[in-house]
Amino acid sequence: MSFLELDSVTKRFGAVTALDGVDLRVEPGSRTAVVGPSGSGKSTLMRIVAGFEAPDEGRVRLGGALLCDGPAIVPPHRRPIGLVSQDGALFPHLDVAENIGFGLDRRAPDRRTRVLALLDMVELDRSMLHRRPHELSGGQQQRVALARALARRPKLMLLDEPFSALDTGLREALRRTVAELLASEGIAAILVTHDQAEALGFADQVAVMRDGRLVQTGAPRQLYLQPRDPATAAFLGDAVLLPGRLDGGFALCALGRIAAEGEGAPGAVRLMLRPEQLRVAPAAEAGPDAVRARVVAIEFGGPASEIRVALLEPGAAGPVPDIRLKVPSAAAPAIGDVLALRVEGAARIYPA
Ligand SMILES: Nc1ncnc2c1ncn2[C@@H]1O[C@H](COP(=O)(O)OP(=O)(O)OP(=O)(O)O)[C@@H](O)[C@H]1O
Repeated sequence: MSFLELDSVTKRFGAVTALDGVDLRVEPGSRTAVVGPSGSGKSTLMRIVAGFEAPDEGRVRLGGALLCDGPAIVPPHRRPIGLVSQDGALFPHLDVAENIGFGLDRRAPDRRTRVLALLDMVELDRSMLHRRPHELSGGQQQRVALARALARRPKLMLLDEPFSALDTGLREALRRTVAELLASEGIAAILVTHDQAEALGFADQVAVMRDGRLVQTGAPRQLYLQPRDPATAAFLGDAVLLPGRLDGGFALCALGRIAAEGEGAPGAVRLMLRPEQLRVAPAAEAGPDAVRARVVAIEFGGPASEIRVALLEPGAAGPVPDIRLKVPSAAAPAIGDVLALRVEGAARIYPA
């Protein structure tokens, strides 16, 4: 039995099926990231786990206790679940100490000690204790929201895009703090995010949603390298998709003969490579059989730049769109340069 179990959870809003038979397992103390296009059902899933919404069908169990059985549900305040949303949703008229202590018993003798401990846990300075939310930065507000959610010692933390309003550096710092805090307290978490890199970096399990269904669930590395279909591949990161032919464990395509992994009958297939599997070298240094491509565009991106190349000999499998790949900016080629391309590792294979 897993810590959190969703079985065949379905939720309809009129003609829209927001969740369609979702099964999900979350292990104790683990971190799950839920990703998917807008409208795929992520928020509905979180609202059902939190108890703000009742499913039409299906069951949710936490630590073996039934939270929902179809429309019959345990109310949110009776669930050992904390929630941090995108805007923190702090009480504007309460100061930091009162916001954090909101869920604690007013008469508890150790209330102040607990508030101070929570403030330390989220790495906020004690001088902030009597500030109101509008006197805090966005990052500080999210730390208070996190401390407030931790106050009631939840067993599961729901993080609904809690970092999305913050700028990149702050976002990464807070994400790391949250991950360490949850691990040290042994609290399981589910994070909803639109940032694929954040999902892959934060979680030990990533769940990809599309049209109300969970299309694939697994370890970040597994999902990134072995996505179940091209749409999932493209959703989780940059992907190079090419037509090809499968022949005895190898795929023949415009980039040559490449080791193949995945399902596909011999014959026409589609191949997926991650751009970092493509290595470039000046064409003059490559052998006569090298696959050559001309640089048609460059986008500077700090340490790495993205280049777009057009193959000079597209091959027999059909036309090939321009390929985008990243190179260190210090060694970036110029537009018009001809490069030799080499593939590292195996291509993922899908039916054509
Ligand atoms: N209260 C509601 N009433 C009617 N339809 C709803 C309601 N809540 C959600 N929906 C619909 O259910 C579907 C799933 O919505 P949901 O908010 O769960 O998606 P999401 O993946 O969280 O999207 P986003 O990434 O844009 O936040 C959408 O088609 C949405 O319009």
